[in-house]
Amino acid sequence: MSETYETQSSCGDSCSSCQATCSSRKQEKEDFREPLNPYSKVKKVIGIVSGKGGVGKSFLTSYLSVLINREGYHTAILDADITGPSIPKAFGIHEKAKGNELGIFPAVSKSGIKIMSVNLLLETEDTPVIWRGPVIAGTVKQFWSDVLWDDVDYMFVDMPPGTGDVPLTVFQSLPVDGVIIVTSPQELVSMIVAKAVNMAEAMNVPILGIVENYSYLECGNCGEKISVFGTSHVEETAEKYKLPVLGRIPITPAIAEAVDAENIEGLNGPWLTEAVDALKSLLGEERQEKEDNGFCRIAVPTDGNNNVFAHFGKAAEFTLYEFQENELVGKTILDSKGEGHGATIEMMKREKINVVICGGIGMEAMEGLMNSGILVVPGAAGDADVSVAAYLDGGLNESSKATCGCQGGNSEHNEGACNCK
Ligand SMILES: Nc1ncnc2c1ncn2[C@@H]1O[C@H](COP(=O)(O)OP(=O)(O)OP(=O)(O)O)[C@@H](O)[C@H]1O
Repeated sequence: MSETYETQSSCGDSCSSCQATCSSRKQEKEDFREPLNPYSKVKKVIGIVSGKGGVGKSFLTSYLSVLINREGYHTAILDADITGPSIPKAFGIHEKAKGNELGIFPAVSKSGIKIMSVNLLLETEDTPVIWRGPVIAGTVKQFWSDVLWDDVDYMFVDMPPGTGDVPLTVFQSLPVDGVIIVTSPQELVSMIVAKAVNMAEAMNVPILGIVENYSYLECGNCGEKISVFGTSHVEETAEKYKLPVLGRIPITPAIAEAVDAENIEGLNGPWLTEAVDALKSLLGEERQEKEDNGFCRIAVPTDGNNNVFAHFGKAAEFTLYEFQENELVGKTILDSKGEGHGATIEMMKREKINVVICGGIGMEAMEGLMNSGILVVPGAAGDADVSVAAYLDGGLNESSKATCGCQGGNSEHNEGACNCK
């Protein structure tokens, strides 16, 4: 793909066929973007950048992903900080990436965040990456093109630090929808933010705002805020570039502890609400549009052969049907691992399911789903496609009867609360 832009044009639109190099020629601006893997769909790509290293960019990338994932969006992290990959460890991921002839599978965190990092490809995590710029940039491009990301609402890219050749190539290779600049409260901040702003502007990428990390230290006894790195200049800097401040993160042991314990998904801090709102608004309109267009997601526990599996909480897979205005627009398999109804309900919430059509289901699971706003239609059996079609035709109703054939009172259906006949 290529885009044209004009420099002092005076000869109309005839440059595409003309070979002359006159000064009024419309120039071809090269597009260096890599194609996304054909089996992937990524809606928004958010770059987390810093004018210099050591400001907690990787932490911000990880934690923002956790917060957006908690909002129910499909979230992924592309760790483009190839020489300092610290994202997998914060999530407790130590496995090696696997793949097939279609591409490489990302690792999946406990809460469902998809992650690709060079650490998943190295023989050991302490192997140093001593590659030159072009190899590093090539690796990032492969993370975009060769990884089977599947369906992602927000992909966060932990950009290489600084404003040199490597971050520049990464910017050129990926369709970045917006960047968040992370900084710390030193005197230098204005100059460092200026570099990041200039780079984003040169790349024509919108800047969503600035987050200040290591903003202050809060005294555990009296609550006083101590400015460890001197007075913050973030407000003035933000004002200068007409950017919003999207959060100020204190120095707190809770962060270091969560990262060291490889449990960033367990961290709870109130520091980034503005950043989350700014990110949500990027997809807000699209999501609203979908709801207005009668978008509906139906999940059915299946047995691997497209038949309804009899026990909701024990199903190893669910078939997800996506409808728009009663038209089937997608059918995929969700891996639920049969880990019990608690984990399955969490998955249904994460996948934003509107209706569950199933065979047998316990009362507790039924209540859990209904309390999450998910309609439950038990009593289905046989071919899943037929059950879904019957439901849409009004032939399968919300019912208290189910036909899983179990006798009730087993471990899945607590104390006889089972709805099964
Ligand atoms: N606000 C904070 N309070 C306490 N610890 C923090 C804070 N921010 C980051 N840390 C910790 O500092 C360490 C380094 O953070 P991180 O890996 O994000 O940044 P970095 O490698 O120094 O910088 P960059 O990613 O910009 O190169 C991590 O262990 C992280 O948990």
